Amino acid sequence: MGVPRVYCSCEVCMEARTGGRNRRYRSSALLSSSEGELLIDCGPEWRTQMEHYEKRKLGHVLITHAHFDHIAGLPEWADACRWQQQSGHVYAPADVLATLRKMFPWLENQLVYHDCSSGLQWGAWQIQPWKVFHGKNGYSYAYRFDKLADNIKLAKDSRPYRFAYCPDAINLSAEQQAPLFGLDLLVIGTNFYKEEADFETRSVYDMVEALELLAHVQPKLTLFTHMSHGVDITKNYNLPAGVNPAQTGMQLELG
Ligand SMILES: Nc1ccn([C@@H]2O[C@H](COP(=O)(O)O)[C@@H](O)[C@H]2O)c(=O)n1
Repeated sequence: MGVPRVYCSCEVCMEARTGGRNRRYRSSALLSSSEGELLIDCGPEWRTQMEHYEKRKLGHVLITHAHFDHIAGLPEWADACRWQQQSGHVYAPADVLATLRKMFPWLENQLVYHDCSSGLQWGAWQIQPWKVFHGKNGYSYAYRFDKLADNIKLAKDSRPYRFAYCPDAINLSAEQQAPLFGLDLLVIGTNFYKEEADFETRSVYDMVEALELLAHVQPKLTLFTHMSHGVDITKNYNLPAGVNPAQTGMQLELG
């Protein structure tokens, strides 16, 4: 979630406006591999971030679900593709693509849609979507990324890298938790440290609930993303070792 929230003058939003440590964009990640770059979600800050990183081109975007904060950058990207006389490629399960068609009927002039319901191979990565409960907002998708074994012999007892990206979920069922086992890295959304609102009104884990999930699925490393003004990054939440809030622009070597 973006911080500061325009309507809000809470301490976290005011710190974001002045000090800036709590200034956050909508969640998104860029996966670089031998196949090229794959952006995961394309929210309203897409252009700001492209400018910030001095990137002029983008070819491929993977979408978790068709909510404003994950797709609002698509029309601007499509426009850039038009001026660069290239096609952009969008990967998402069929129902997400159908919603995009209704929301932005003109985008397929420039973007090619690929249904990845049954998975997608991206360079060394096998990518698999699965449906996750998104509380009052219905459902979203999360993605699991399994690095394919290459010719380099792995050290004894080691195995190829695995991570999952799950920005918008809450109260996952046992079946929905299954792909979260055995991960090297889990990127999971937590709007608040502790959200006091009624459960029926909520849509994303808070950190307290996510920590219970982590104790169960035990990823080696966890990054919290999708943090709204319910998280004050200047505070010490005493998170366990291997659990950290994500930061804008952070980079990780995956395997
Ligand atoms: N049907 C919906 C519901 C929400 N959004 C956007 O998702 C963001 C988070 O919403 P919450 O309801 O969880 O606070 C926010 O940007 C909403 O505008 C949406 O696009 N479609």
